[in-house]
Amino acid sequence: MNFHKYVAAGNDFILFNGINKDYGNHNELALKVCSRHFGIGADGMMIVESSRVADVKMLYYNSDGSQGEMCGNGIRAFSKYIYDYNIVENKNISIETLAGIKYIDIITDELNKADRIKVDMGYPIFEGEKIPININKEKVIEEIIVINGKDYRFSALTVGVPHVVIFIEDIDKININDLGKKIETHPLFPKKANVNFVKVIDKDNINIYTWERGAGRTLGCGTGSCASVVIGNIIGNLNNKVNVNTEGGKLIIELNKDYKIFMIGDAIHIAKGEFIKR
Ligand SMILES: N[C@@H](CCC[C@H](N)C(=O)O)C(=O)O
Repeated sequence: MNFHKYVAAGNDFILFNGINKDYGNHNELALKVCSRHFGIGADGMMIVESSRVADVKMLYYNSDGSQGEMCGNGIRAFSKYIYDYNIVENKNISIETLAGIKYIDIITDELNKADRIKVDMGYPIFEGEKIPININKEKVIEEIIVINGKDYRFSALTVGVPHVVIFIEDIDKININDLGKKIETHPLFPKKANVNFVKVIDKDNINIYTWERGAGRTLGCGTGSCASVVIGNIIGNLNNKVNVNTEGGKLIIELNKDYKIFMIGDAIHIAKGEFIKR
């Protein structure tokens, strides 16, 4: 099984070309290839399939084998892969995901011979029942969740996948793994949630620490960066164009007036090879 491995803002992914090829049970395959000790090792796996409504279809799986509707860092890696390997031949690409069709521009920087990938992420969804969260409100902004007897102020939304955003002053004062896991699996979230701990540097710059649904602690999250900038802008912490420092790389997130989101970042090809299925 020939694979390619890409990294995008700290998230690493295994990619397979599933056009005219059957990869069997995708959930089991993701669990195997993403294993850090018994597989190739990655945060997620993606399969390229053909689409009737877009140039191609992206299927995304977390390292625990669960399927995610969308992945922000993943879609940049996916776009770079299908462009690098001529699966699509133009720089403007449409990709079908389980969270709708996304539109991508590959922007080549002639000077540095590098590509940046701009993704039209569409609109965030705020309604409680669509996130989903068991709070019946039009917007879930600055609510309180109690973990280990302590109150945390959080906001929730979906950017294709469900996200919780918590602004924090001092990252060293919280246990990201413990809090992340407890919030991800909290009964408030029937489909679980990704968790973003955000430190505001100033209105144009933030640092994000990530806990992902289905993957645990990772070095970054594209949809999480989008979610954090949207919430930061709504509550007045952030401007509408923000430099996001994840632990694994940098992204630019830009919002237009009605909160349509654009994400710009890179994706790097780091390996290719053959996975031996057992
Ligand atoms: N790392 C991703 C999000 C991947 C999906 C997520 N873990 C989920 O299942 O909700 C990103 O960059 O957006």
